Amino acid sequence: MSTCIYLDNNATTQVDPGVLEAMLPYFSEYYGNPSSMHSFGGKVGKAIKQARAQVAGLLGADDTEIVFTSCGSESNNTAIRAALAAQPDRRHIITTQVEHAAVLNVCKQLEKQGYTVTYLSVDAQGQLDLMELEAALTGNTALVSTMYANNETGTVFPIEQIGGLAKEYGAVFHVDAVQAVGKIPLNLKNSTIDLLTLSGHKLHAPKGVGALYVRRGFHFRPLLIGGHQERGRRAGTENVPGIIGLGKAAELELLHLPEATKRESQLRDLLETTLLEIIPNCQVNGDPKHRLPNTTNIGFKYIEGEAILLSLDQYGICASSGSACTSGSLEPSHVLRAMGLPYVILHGSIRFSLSRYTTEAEINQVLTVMPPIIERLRSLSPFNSDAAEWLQDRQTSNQLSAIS
Ligand SMILES: Cc1ncc(COP(=O)(O)O)c(C=O)c1O
Ligand code: FES
Repeated sequence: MSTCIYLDNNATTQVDPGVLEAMLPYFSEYYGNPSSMHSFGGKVGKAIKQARAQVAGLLGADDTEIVFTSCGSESNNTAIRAALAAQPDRRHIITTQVEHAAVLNVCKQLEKQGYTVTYLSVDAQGQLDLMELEAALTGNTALVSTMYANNETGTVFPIEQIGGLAKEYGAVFHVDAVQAVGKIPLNLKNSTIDLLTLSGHKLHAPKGVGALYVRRGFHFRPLLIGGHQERGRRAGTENVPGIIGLGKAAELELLHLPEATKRESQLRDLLETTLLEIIPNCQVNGDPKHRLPNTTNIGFKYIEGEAILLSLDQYGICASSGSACTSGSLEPSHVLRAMGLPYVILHGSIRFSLSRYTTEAEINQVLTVMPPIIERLRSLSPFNSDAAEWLQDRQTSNQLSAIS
């Protein structure tokens, strides 16, 4: 179906045809308002109820614990504000240096409003140090907010251990699971998680719909205030087709999860191990033991990630830069920087992220075109020696110390 080899599924995913089919009638014949008293609207309300059950099913949660939102970013904003409102006397937040902007930038704003924020560091594999977390926790900590899995490297955090520590100090535990839902089996029944974010477009539902899991009994305060939709937890007439699509996508993820995870990790490993074998001077960025099954982030020394992406694009292959230039800035990725990777790796890193639609033929095509691309770019690069690498590392550390 796709006209390109799409290996950028952590950025967004193709809408599953079954999801689209489920949504279509809610754009046309079933246009009623789910809050209306008449049965025409009631029918739509019932469909939303079913979608809520489908999303709850994927998370091992109760239907009443699911609040539909417009995206992962809204869920993150809502969760953080709700956690702070639940414990107004506490003024400290703990998060990590490698979060998505929808957590980091909220925290930065909260710092301006008088909160203290600890940004936990990560090691060279992008992994947290639980001792650092424990040392940061105090009776003043209102919230611990960490991602489940990193969008750039796929590194998976030890969520229940983090949550266990947060609970010891009475802090609310929020997890941005946008990259984990549908890729890792979840069961929130006996979890330490109070609030969990997910986003539709990362799991073969459309863009513009997300959800927030709110643990039963959590003293929740809404971000959007107005009508009584979502049982007063998120005002605004529902994005009905989006919600129906998210429900169907959740049902399909649950169905496909065991087999898709196995297939994707096999294809990912084929891609990764072969690239490492046939191309000199490259390395995997991330935690090889605790990683999403669909993601590999590889640093190719001495060249720019963007140059690789542009070359791949000419072959109709979509990947993305692990060097954050996606944002349009020329700053290297904050995630890879937090991992302390050297300049030559930081700048030459790219991410391949697979989905259940990825085929072996597509991976083989990538394996065919990558070696000549890398060879050509390296032959043009002024930094293709260890001496240049040493110089670059020195320059970067000077620049970084000048900034901090
Ligand atoms: C880890 C993580 N959190 C949050 C988001 C934001 O989700 P949305 O695009 O639905 O706002 C993303 C999307 O890139 C993500 O990868
Ligand atoms: S790869 Fe973006 S600045 Fe180097």
